[in-house]
Amino acid sequence: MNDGIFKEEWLEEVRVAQSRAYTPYSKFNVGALLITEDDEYVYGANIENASYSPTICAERSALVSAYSQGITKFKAIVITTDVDTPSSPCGVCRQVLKELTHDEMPVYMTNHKGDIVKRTVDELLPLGFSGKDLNE
Ligand SMILES: O=c1ccn([C@H]2C[C@H](O)[C@@H](CO)O2)c(=O)[nH]1
Ligand SMILES: [Zn+2]
Repeated sequence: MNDGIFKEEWLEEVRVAQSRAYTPYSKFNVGALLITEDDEYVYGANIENASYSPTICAERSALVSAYSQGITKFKAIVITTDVDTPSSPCGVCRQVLKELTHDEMPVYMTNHKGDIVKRTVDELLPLGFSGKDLNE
């Protein structure tokens, strides 16, 4: 990926995030790496629960972790799984990405072969609902 933004080392770091997944039920390990405006890394992994619905996705884990540390400005997010086709964030995570990042932020979806699919937050959630709609 040569878009002037993506850094190859992010592929290694997102695997560090993925290694922290807690997935006794699905065994589907997802890693998310948030890159802050200062080029710091915030790691997220999916954390499951025996009651299933409390499960939190990797993307939201990373965002909630960042905000909890007072970090709210991001350059990009990188996501990885173990399947061949780079998987994209679920609908809930897209909504949370819209709320907590910005529409033009790149989302890099990767796999273990090094394939990368890039979309912006807005491309993943076109015509998305946001706080702006509440004030109309
Ligand atoms: O965008 C997504 C979609 C799914 N998962 C997790 C939730 C669950 O633990 C497992 C299977 O859905 O993958 C994520 O982390 N991110
Ligand atoms: Zn999700």
